[in-house]
Amino acid sequence: MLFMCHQMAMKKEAQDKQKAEQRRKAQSVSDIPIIWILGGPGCGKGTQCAKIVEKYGFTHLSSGDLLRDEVASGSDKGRELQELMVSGALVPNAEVLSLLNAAITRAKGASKGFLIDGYPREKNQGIEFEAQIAPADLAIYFDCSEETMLKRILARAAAATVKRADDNEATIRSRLQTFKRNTSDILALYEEKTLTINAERDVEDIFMEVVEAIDCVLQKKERESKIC
Ligand SMILES: Nc1ncnc2c1ncn2[C@@H]1O[C@H](COP(=O)(O)OP(=O)(O)O)[C@@H](O)[C@H]1O
Repeated sequence: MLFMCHQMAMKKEAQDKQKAEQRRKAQSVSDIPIIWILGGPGCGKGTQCAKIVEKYGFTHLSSGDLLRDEVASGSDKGRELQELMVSGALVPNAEVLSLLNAAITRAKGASKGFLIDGYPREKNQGIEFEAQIAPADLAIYFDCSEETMLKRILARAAAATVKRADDNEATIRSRLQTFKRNTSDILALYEEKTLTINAERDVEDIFMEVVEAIDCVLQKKERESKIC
């Protein structure tokens, strides 16, 4: 008798697990907010992302961090990526998008929203993301002068205990060039859903604008879920 009860309990547990997994798979990524975080190196994206995660519990995915993890894994692909990253160039989108896609798929069942930090870095990245994953609800662009970005990033590099391979002046200048070359196209294509924020102000003042925009997205999502 005891054995049968135990078997039934095990079967129920397995069924519950299977149902939860089915629910997780059925949840579409577009049901939760997707926010792109745009801005050059040193514009303060990292600081604002940390504050957003703290307030909203969103999943923060930084394309740069995902790429650095791949490099740290020591794979052959990682070595190829490292070469491009050290030169300040962009790595092929197929690599970045597949890392992002895998991370989103892993997290989506339990996620309240996604902050996609450092992506898109060129127009086509945005187009491919929306075609393969889901439309972004909002893009926040942290606008900062090149001079300020360079100053901030050199100061950060000088203070860091663990040095990034691409935090030397030559690579930083090249990263800034890459950024400058591509950003106006992204901003033009996604003008309607982009909020541009002056990022050369106090962290809390910037965050107030960020919160206003995210609250708006959350309200819109809530309304859409009621209609569906
Ligand atoms: N979306 C992306 N597409 C292509 N390459 C990327 C992308 N995101 C990051 N990278 C690569 O990783 C490097 C570091 O990115 P990141 O950590 O975001 O630094 P930063 O914004 O400070 O330049 C970039 O210079 C680039 O080589």
